[in-house]
Amino acid sequence: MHMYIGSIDQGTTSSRFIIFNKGGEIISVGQKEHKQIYPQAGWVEHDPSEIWKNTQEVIGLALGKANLSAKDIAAVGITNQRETTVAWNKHTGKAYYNALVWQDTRVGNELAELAKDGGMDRFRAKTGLPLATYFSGLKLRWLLNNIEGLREDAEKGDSLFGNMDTFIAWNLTGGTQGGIHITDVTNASRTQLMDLATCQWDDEILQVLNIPKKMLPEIKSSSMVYGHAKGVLGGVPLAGILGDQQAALVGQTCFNPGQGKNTYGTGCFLLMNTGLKPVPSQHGLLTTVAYQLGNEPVHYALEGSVAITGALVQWLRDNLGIIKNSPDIEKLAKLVDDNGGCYFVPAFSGLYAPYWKSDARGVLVGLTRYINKSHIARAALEATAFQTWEVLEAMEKDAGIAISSLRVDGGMVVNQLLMQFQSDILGEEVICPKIIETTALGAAYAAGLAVGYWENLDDLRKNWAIAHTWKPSMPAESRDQLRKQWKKAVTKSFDWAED
Ligand SMILES: Nc1ncnc2c1ncn2[C@@H]1O[C@H](COP(=O)(O)OP(=O)(O)O)[C@@H](O)[C@H]1O
Ligand SMILES: O=P(O)(O)OC[C@H](O)CO
Repeated sequence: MHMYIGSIDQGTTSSRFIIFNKGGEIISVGQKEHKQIYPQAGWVEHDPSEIWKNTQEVIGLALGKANLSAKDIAAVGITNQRETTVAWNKHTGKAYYNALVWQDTRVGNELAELAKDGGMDRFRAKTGLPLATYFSGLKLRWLLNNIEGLREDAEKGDSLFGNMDTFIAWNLTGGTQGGIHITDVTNASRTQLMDLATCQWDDEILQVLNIPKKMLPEIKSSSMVYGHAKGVLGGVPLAGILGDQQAALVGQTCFNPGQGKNTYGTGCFLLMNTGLKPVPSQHGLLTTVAYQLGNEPVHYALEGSVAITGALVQWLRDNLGIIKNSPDIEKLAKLVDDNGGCYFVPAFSGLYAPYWKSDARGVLVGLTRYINKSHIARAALEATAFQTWEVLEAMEKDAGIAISSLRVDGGMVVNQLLMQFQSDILGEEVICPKIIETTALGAAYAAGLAVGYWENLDDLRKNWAIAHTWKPSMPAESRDQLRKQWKKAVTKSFDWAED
């Protein structure tokens, strides 16, 4: 009998269940999108019950397609959109409110108040993160302060907090019937409530934010047997949990310090393994946990997070209707040879790395009567590449090394125009592996290592192979001019949102 590893990938736009074999190849996929809820400008929510329903559906779908059942699955891993925050009642399993998505900016007004004592880097030494709307701690504080009954229940120990990994793990292992309340150290590092050095919840920050410790999950390694699934995966060990960007780092087998990857999805996230010590950033990056495998020491990473990349393609599709499907953007952009002088800075959720400006908002600059929708499509794709260049530059300065090539993955890397432009604007090679579902693969690796399906990291390294390399071909002069104009365009997005 062949055994496989299952991976639940709970992303910003969809939930997937992917089944892998020992070679890291995909055997079967189930996928379903969920609703994006925008109650007002800057607010982004998901319905947690819809996500759990979809998760169960996609598990059944992938198993059914391959004619497999729980007994064929050696272990299951979870990977997830990070920071997205949900609070639910442990007796009923019902959420008190929708999940607040990582891109949600509703806590923007609270940053200045918190920064009065210690500035925007008030919690950075301990957590590796600046004050921003992005992380879970402030989102949870908003829920506790605004949703009736939640704080009282939290103080009684009746309500539970989690990111999507915790919510899925609790439901998968039985929910109200004995579900386990856990998170892994990578997800915990994104709450701004965890001390990076001890990998424990930080009492001082909890006190400042007035968050009851009782509602927080237990922090665990990223790869170990946490418990067993109930339902359609009944009896399968839940053995790996990783935030999705850290999972991609593992899926790309970046186990050596200095190795990194960039994942192009809703946003873009460039992570570089920095080894066993957290490296503080001087250039607007985040210090975060990369992974912990079993009882081995925690590995750390530097991260450049960009909030809006693929989401801008979705916006052109859903809000402007200038394309019908996301892949159509490439055809539209190819109708012109260049951006015609037009630059699109998609600061829809403020600007993340390396700027961390919550009050920035999106701008489209350089418009003339010459500009048409193809130029705008091109500018939208170029924005992804420019933003990546800026975080890569910051990464090189922080890490003190020159990066000679970039490993890439995620939904946008099928876009040839984007990848060639990326290579041109970086002046470096861009390398895509055969399996671009590296996020799900990383969680599968974590789960498979915990149950001995894969023995060691060399087993995983053997699975990594190059599918495509893009080489830079743009003259340096053109590159410099484009970079200069982009930097100027970015400044036009600053200081726009008002309280
Ligand atoms: N051919 C394409 N060109 C550009 N963007 C694309 C293309 N195909 C998908 N996308 C974008 O990629 C994103 C989906 O990638 P995925 O890795 O599944 O994202 P996530 O994990 O964030 O949900 C969407 O934002 C979509 O608009
Ligand atoms: O779901 P993705 O791939 O958009 O990833 C979201 C990130 O984890 C947010 O930090």
